[in-house]
Amino acid sequence: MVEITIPKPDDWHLHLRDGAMMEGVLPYSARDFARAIIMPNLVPPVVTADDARAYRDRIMSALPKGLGFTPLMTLYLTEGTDPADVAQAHASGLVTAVKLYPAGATTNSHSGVRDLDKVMPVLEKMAAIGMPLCIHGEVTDPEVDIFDREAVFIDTVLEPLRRRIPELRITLEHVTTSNGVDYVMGAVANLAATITTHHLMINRNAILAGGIKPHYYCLPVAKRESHRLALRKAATSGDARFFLGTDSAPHVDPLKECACGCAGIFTSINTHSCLAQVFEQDDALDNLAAFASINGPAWYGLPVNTETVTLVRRDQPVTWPDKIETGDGPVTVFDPLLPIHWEIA
Ligand SMILES: NC(=O)N[C@@H](CC(=O)O)C(=O)O
Ligand SMILES: [Zn+2]
Ligand SMILES: [Zn+2]
Repeated sequence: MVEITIPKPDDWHLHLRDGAMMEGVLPYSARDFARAIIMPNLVPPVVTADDARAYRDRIMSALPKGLGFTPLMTLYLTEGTDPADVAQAHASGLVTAVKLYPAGATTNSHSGVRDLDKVMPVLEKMAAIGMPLCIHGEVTDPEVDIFDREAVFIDTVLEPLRRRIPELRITLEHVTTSNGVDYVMGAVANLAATITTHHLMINRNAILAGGIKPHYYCLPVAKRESHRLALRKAATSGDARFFLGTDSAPHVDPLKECACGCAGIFTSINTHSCLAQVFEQDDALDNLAAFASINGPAWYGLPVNTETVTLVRRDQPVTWPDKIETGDGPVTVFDPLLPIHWEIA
């Protein structure tokens, strides 16, 4: 096959940031995706409906003319979040989901949740109205090895939470382990997972072998090869519980290339090329639409996009810039470490 046409994909987990950085990265998402779930971990975070409305307005004002793109807003769950504010924001269509960051788990998560008991009223309200909870699924206990934090979260936090509120619809974000894949596959209902572009393509060697490579560092950190293969299998299977969330998370190069570099990989610019390569390698191009365009809307109760995108296989490897320039500084683009032959027609 030399080309494939699929409904225009959506990105079910995206960091657009704010200000000059947002202006720099938004055009790439708006070009290649119809909609995206916009992560709320700004500084300060997007906590209330008013915050979400103001952030959505800033995104819409920064959107290049002629590009149709719908930001699907989320609220950052804190121990002070008001269940009524959340419910109202959802009912009005302003907000699609709520995001749970365990405090300290990842970039800009210090305002996150320390004690789940404190947010039970919000979660119960969400379960009652069918509003999804997106979760960064890692424990923050310093005693737990960083490569085990997702698996331990599933056993000690997610499973108890799902037993406590079985009606709550949960998106386990950026799943990185076979434990996560198995757990989602074992769930009868109300659980789905996003998978990033980069976790399908790299394992932890990309970060640590042959010198430390900060542009491959993200959270959850990439795991060993067997986990990557489990993610590939889940993503390319067509299983409706798995869909694309790029977790494209731009940081300017000086904040990545330093003694304590930020976590996050910028992939919104080359995700479609990378994904087509992955699905071709796994002989699963027929399931690319399910993963990138169909399973996500089904989970979020939205229509599949009517616009389509055609991906073409070129004989020669395709290229893109190593870095993009933003008003805040340069941002390095994800290098998948193998030749990519696919591009948007
Ligand atoms: N994925 C990352 O490594 N970083 C994200 C936060 C997140 O999604 O955990 C960021 O905001 O930079
Ligand atoms: Zn996260
Ligand atoms: Zn993220």
